[in-house]
Amino acid sequence: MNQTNQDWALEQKRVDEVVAEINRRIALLEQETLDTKSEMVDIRKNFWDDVTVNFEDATEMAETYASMKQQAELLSERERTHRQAALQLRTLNKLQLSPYFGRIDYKEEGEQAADAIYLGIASLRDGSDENYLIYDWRAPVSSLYYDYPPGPARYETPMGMIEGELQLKRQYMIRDGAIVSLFDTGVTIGDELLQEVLGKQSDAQMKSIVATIQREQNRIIRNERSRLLVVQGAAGSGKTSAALQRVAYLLYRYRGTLTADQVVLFSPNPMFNSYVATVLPELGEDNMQQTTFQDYLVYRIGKAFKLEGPYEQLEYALTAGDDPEYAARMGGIRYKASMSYAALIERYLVHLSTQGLVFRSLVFRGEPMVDAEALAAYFYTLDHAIPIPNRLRLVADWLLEQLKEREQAACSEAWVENEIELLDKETYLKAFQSLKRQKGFSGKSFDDYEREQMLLAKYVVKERFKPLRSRIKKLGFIDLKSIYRQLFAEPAFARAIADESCSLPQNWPDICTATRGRLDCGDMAYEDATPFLYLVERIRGFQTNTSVRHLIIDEAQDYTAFQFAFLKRMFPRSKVTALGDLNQSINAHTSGGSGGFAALKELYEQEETETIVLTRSYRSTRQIVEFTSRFIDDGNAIEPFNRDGIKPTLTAASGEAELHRLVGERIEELLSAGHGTIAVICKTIAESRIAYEALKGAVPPIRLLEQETSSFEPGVVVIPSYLSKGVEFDAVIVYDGSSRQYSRESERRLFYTVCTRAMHELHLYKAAGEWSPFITDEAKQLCLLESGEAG
Ligand SMILES: Nc1ncnc2c1ncn2[C@@H]1O[C@H](COP(=O)(O)OP(=O)(O)OP(=O)(O)O)[C@@H](O)[C@H]1O
Repeated sequence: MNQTNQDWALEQKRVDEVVAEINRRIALLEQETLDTKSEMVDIRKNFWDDVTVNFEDATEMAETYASMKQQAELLSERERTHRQAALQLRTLNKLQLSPYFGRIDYKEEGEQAADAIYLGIASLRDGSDENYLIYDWRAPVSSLYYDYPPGPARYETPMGMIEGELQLKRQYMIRDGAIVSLFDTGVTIGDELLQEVLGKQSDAQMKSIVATIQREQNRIIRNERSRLLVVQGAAGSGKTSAALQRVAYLLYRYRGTLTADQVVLFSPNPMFNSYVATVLPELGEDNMQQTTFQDYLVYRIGKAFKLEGPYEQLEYALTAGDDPEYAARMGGIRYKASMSYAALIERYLVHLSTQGLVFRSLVFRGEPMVDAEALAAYFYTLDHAIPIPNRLRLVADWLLEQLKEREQAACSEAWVENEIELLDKETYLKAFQSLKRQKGFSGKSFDDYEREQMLLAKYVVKERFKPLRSRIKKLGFIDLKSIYRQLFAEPAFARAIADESCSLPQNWPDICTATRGRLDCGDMAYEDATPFLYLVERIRGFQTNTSVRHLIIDEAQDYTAFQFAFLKRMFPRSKVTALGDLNQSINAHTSGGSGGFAALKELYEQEETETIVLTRSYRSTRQIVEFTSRFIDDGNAIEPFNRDGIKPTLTAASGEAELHRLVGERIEELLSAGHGTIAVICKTIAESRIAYEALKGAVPPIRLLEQETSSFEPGVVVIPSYLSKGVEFDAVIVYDGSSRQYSRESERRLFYTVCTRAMHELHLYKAAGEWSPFITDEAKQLCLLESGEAG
């Protein structure tokens, strides 16, 4: 037996022993779970038998309450145990199939011999509970595995730095308890294993990359110091993967103080949310909160306006070039994304502090109780040094006092008597019973009748004033829509209040007209939504969320400077991890070349910020990365992971009919080659619908993915470019790669984003015209030209 075989046999023996221990634990836990379950059933069944129920007097009631509480606590304690056992069982069942994926032999300075440390998705101790059979990949010592080749190596623990020597670094692939492959490796974690993982067909769910985390990705995962961590990474460099591993790491590292609901992931769309939703559970962790920025906006202001979403805005930017208002709108989109606009709003707030807040009259039964002018007058009599939200609270208190007086007066008004007549029986009864509890009430005397009427009147008045009271408490007497609109009422107004930090754009008058037009129709453009909400919050008092500790912002290149500033203010105690790729900026506000992470970084001190750049691309084959990196300026910096595949193809059809035939045939070929996820990517939703209609008869199971699509499933799909952001497919078909669709500079990044979604195969088509100018002659050399000419 040679060395490797001998090692293999020894390693398999160890795997068998560990699996045996895991099985023993599983059996124990299963028994325990059964016992707890039957105890829970018993407690539920006998709940009332074990509770001494006696309501005779206060002491008895207190005892009854205490005994109920005790039973309930017992039950919830059992439920907790049961839940924890179920989680543990889930992890053990995973470990049983593949107990670990790596090993390091590490000799700590001052120790005689090296320790063998085995890494898996969770820790496991031996029967004596003294030795670790498996170390969790997130344990401090495990970082050695990701960070060092054999040789001197150090790692940080909460107690300080440990120095030593890494003597062996070994990788395993263990399936169903059997070692399938085993190799010793250097600094990068096994190209072999990565080849194997990356060469697989994708499915509808993102996978955890725990066994093959790369050194630079580990820096992202284990970063604890920065308040702001910015990750600029090439397409497919593992930004999202690293972010999710990072959450799992943080939940482990801060177990006991950090819970999954204190971490929020902002995703680009609901479909992406579903795509990444299984990674944490796969690692044995609860999922974090997942949302989209748009969902948040809808939640906050969706009731007041017809709110435009980012994709509708983008569709406009991509398709409405002929609209006479296009230039004004695009100028507005860019300006309203900027910190200059945030500065203008600050100036506006200064102005509002002394004049200009618009109020709404409070109306009761069709008549003004306090009119808007009186409200404004009262507000501005209050000390101007008091912040606006505090002054509004004072106005609310003042109004509530007035309401009280008005209520008292109303009790003897005629309409109240009429409404008493209309009260239902139950209300009468309630009033009667409440009076009966009062001294000297018999319900028979004339006086009693008066008291009853009075009580009912109070009841009626209170009910009728309820909505008004609640409106006052919610500060519903300020007219926020009009306040925002006022900023655009006259172009000269903003000029008058602006200072040098606000730099108004040249076409400000046009922006004003367009914004007013929309607002007057009850529409809120996407570019106005965050600024409007910011203004609202500043006026009413910021509703911050202090419980969230980590914000993960994926596809961060598509956020505006304004949105970042808003998020920072919203989540003041949260650390931020922002991941993005400037080459994939596709939102309308970045079309002028602005954007980037500079604005985000300006919000934080330099010493609390770290930036990590990822240049290695894992998703696509070398051939695809080499081709796509020609589209962008700094493409040379992207380093493909060396995985071979076929060259991208360029197919020029002679017209629409041939295009659809050829695309249909390609899909059939890809399906028979075993590709499970195939996307026909179009530029816009309109183009996607055309493609879908044309293909749905020819290609049997094909789906059209639209904005509302909330789950990502395998199969053949037609999808608009911007929705494909962040996800990946085994094969991508670009429906129209001609200059008709992708030629403006602003479309370069969109084209790049689309093409970089492909893992194994990329096929570009056109039915007419020239190829997109982004496919340079040099890039064409890297393709297979199909169906005759391709130029
Ligand atoms: N260390 C790794 N080991 C195994 N697979 C990896 C690793 N890093 C990345 N990948 C794989 O590469 C692909 C791309 O990763 P991911 O989607 O996280 O990249 P991204 O940088 O967010 O991409 P994009 O910006 O293009 O959306 C995924 O299939 C992921 O599983």
